[in-house]
Amino acid sequence: MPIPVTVTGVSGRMGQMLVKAVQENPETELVGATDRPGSDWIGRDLGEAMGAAALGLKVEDDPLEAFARSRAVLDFTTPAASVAHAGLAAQARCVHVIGTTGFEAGHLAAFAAAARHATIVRAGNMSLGVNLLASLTERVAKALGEEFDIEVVEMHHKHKVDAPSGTALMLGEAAAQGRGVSLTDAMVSGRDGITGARETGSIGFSAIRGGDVVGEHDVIFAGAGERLILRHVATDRMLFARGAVRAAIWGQEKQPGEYSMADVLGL
Ligand SMILES: NC(=O)C1=CN([C@@H]2O[C@H](COP(=O)(O)OP(=O)(O)OC[C@H]3O[C@@H](n4cnc5c(N)ncnc54)[C@H](OP(=O)(O)O)[C@@H]3O)[C@@H](O)[C@H]2O)C=CC1
Ligand SMILES: O=C(O)C1=N[C@H](C(=O)O)C[C@H](O)C1
Repeated sequence: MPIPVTVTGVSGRMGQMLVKAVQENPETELVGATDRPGSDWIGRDLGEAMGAAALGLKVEDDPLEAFARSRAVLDFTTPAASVAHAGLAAQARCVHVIGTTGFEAGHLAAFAAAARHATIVRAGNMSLGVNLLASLTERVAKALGEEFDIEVVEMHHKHKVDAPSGTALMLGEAAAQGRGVSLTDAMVSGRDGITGARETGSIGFSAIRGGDVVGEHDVIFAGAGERLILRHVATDRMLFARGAVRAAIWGQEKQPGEYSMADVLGL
């Protein structure tokens, strides 16, 4: 029997990819599609709203109703919506796969509370390549030490609302881990004006926005006389959507707790 899945935020860039990824996977079945209350997609047939053939599935604005008939929820929406969904997914005993980024400490505390009763898989990037890049970053940061300055540079499409990207933060965390420091202490982002010289040991972040770039990340290790650059380039959002479906299937047999994509991929 395929796993019944709800996709939240179906009108979004990722929402529409997630719908396709659930439909193409024989182990999953789309049983729920939600969007923001007030969205003009509410009440419409999902297939028609996406500009394709009717699917016989209406877009809803009551997530609990959709979650109640599901065993997994794929959620790439907004921080506030994902926090609200976490409580409801726990209530409905669904595996909650969260791809949303831009969280603050309060949001993360809400996920930790929900994960006492529910299985949550959360990652700022659901691709195999980026998760491998994070583990390489940790290794290189450990090997090179503080005489190499670490800078994370990312570029995304012009509609992205948060910076640094969730992926950049993952990579920064990996670098900090490799160095045995806390990212909160080492992080420097958004340099402007008379900033003073670069502080040894800091981990810098730069965000570029423009056009339709899906997602590009460089981790630069800049030393004296040499630079090592680790790069990931995403060219298709289906990459993230397929990763999320994989996480939903993987999570079915797991105890309540908060897991990452590295857990899913066994990295
Ligand atoms: N982890 C990963 O691998 C990836 C993560 N992301 C992240 O996913 C998130 C979404 O990205 P993207 O698809 O580009 O953004 P979009 O703005 O295109 O999509 C977000 C969708 O969520 C909807 N939404 C807002 N509030 C609610 C609500 N309360 N209930 C249901 N739906 C709601 C929005 O509706 P409306 O527009 O009407 O407000 C919109 O359709 C971002 O945080 C992004 O960084 C993106 C790609 C990969
Ligand atoms: O908003 C996006 O588009 C993306 N967001 C994620 C992030 O913040 O890192 C993942 C991917 O890079 C695309």
